[in-house]
Amino acid sequence: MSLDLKSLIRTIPDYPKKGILFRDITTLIEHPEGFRQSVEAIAAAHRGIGITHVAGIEARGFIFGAGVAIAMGVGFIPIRKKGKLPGQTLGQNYALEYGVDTIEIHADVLDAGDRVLLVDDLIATGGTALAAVSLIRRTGATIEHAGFVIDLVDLPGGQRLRDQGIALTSLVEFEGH
Ligand SMILES: O=P(O)(O)OC[C@H]1O[C@H](OP(=O)(O)OP(=O)(O)O)[C@H](O)[C@@H]1O
Ligand SMILES: Nc1ncnc2[nH]cnc12
Repeated sequence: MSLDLKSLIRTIPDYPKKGILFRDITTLIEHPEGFRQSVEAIAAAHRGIGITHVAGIEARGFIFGAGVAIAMGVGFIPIRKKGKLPGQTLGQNYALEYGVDTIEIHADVLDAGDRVLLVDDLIATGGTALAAVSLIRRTGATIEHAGFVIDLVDLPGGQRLRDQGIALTSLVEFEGH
């Protein structure tokens, strides 16, 4: 039976800053069937379209992205915060809903001909996902699809991704920031 995934996500007001409604997925992943259904729903939406790799964004994107990669039978590529990957990297700065950061990908991990699905827990301003799309494209691979558990629909991330030619799948929508 299909669960109400939204009801498994906890909202914590004023974290990490006053005015932010933090959508906490720890309560979703603690629920075995909620976690399984989240991963399977993202995988199911992307079967049969030639995806060769799933890329997940540190840290919460690793939780869902690794599961989606296993469910789809493809490899997993970590996109990590600056300074964590041991090989030669490509890097991209980006603005968060609450801060600034840099993400990196291994420079030699993908080739032209690879078709990547980007997975993260949540899209808000889209800064993180757009930086990840830019990194993936700089490797020479193709990215046309992204899957999120949560879309904060009052923020512009979803539209910014679509403007980049990315088809977006999200499982739960929240209004408000
Ligand atoms: O659409 P945006 O405005 O860019 O925000 C979404 C990003 O913010 C959160 O990650 P965060 O950087 O807080 O890191 P974490 O996963 O390590 O907690 C979330 O997991 C997304 O990656
Ligand atoms: N409101 C929010 N809740 C949880 N994670 C986030 N990442 C960016 N905005 C967020």
